[in-house]
Amino acid sequence: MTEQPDSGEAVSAQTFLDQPDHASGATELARQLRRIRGLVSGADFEDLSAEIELARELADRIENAATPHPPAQYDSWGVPEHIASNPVIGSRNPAAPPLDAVVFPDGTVRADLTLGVEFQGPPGCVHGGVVAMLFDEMLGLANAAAEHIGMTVDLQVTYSAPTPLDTPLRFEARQERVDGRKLWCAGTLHAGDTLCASVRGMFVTPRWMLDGDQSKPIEG
Ligand SMILES: CCCCCCCC/C=C\CCCCCCCC(=O)SCCNC(=O)CCNC(=O)[C@H](O)C(C)(C)COP(=O)(O)OP(=O)(O)OC[C@H]1O[C@@H](n2cnc3c(N)ncnc32)[C@H](O)[C@@H]1OP(=O)(O)O
Repeated sequence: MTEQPDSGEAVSAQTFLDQPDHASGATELARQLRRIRGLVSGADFEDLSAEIELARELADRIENAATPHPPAQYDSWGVPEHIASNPVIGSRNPAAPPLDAVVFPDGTVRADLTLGVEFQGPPGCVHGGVVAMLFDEMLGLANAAAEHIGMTVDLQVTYSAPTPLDTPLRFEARQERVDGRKLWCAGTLHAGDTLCASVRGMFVTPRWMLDGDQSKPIEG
């Protein structure tokens, strides 16, 4: 349970898109690979030749053990296997931060996270493209929370202050307006009290999705 700021009273938040660890251990493997990701991109080493051998052997072993599956089809959008590979929230994607979101009863989606050096753009700061990517996902989640989902057609990010690395960040997003298949959302990114960036996005529900169950992702 999380308290929503600015509301003046405690409001309970639900975990959004809960992703239980995969029975195979793939989720834990992704966590360990994220540790390596940060270390390799943000540290100096004397000699890594032994570790390279180890990593090559690990990659070979995983390749031999893997049964690759093709990318998801549109009709499986939002199922756990699809979400697992997502580059922003995918619990089994080592490239994902990952972003864990909660949703409040008013439909606000929030994610608290800290981004390390592997997400660096300007010195000491988060890359602006990474901020845009996280915003896109947050707005998509806000649409899912509102049970009107769509694909991004327009995303406008305003960067107001540098977004610091290694600092707790808070993303918030909500769906603001719906007009037929057109959806509008907005979001903010804060580091403490500093507004680092804000976003406005427009989404369109594809025609083929109109008769589908748009609440499915919430159960995901
Ligand atoms: C799909 C649901 C997803 C949700 C799943 C939730 C699961 C939860 C799990 C995990 C969270 C996921 C979170 C995802 C977040 C990531 C999102 C992305 O990265 S999306 C990839 C990037 N975006 C594209 O690739 C779109 C490419 N565009 C298209 O494919 C088409 O444009 C499409 C299907 C979106 C719309 O095409 P048409 O043919 O159905 O519709 P037309 O008639 O062209 O437009 C409808 C109305 O929208 C306006 N419109 C379209 N584009 C516009 C634009 N750029 N600006 C302003 N208006 C636009 C048009 O003028 C029209 O308006 P008038 O009805 O005439 O009033």
